[in-house]
Amino acid sequence: MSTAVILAGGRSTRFGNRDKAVADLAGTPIIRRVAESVDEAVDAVVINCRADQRAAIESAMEGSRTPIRYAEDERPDEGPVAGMLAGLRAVDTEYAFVVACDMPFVQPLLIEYLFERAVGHDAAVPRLDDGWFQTTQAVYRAAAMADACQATLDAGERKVTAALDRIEYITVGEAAIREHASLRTFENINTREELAEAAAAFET
Ligand SMILES: Nc1nc2c(ncn2[C@@H]2O[C@H](COP(=O)(O)OP(=O)(O)OP(=O)(O)O)[C@@H](O)[C@H]2O)c(=O)[nH]1
Repeated sequence: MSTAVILAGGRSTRFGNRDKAVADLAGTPIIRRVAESVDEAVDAVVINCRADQRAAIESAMEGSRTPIRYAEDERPDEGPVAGMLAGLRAVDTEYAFVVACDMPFVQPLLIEYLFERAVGHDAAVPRLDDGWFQTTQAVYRAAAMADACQATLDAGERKVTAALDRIEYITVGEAAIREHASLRTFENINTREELAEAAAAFET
């Protein structure tokens, strides 16, 4: 049994005055696209958001075949580590796939592969040839990573990589990733221009 946690508690500042999680991407809210993709690879989906986002996200998910649980931030605006903490504490499976709400190209085959690779470790984290850790598209042992996120916040740190330093994880390299997904899986939408480009990809 496995869970996906979708992080949606950010302020979308580069996106303008609207929450990108519920923005329309070729006829479907972005977060709904993410939920419906991850749903193919997991048994349960948890959405982390602020209390004030909840109604709009619930409305974006209305009628979806994916049953959703919500994990609201205890305190808003504490960063992605706090979002992971709230989301992972709501997980009742050993492992969880964590993904940002703005990654609509996320690919289920990669998720399944990351779950396989994580067995026996606290996490399996993609790391591309550019050296970048893809922490918002990775599988974590939920309790271990939640504890690490708490310790990170307690230490006054905000980077997800600071939480990684507190667990035992493996990295999954670009060649292995390419066997299961195109690198587009990691593309995220920060601006209206990026939304328009992504919409063109979904419409073709
Ligand atoms: N719970 C929570 N999640 C956050 C917070 N900040 C960012 N996130 C999430 O972390 C992920 C990566 O963040 P960004 O891509 O920078 O998104 P963002 O912060 O909404 O966008 P910008 O304001 O434009 O940077 C997204 O899924 C966000 O929803 C936060 O303060 N709390």
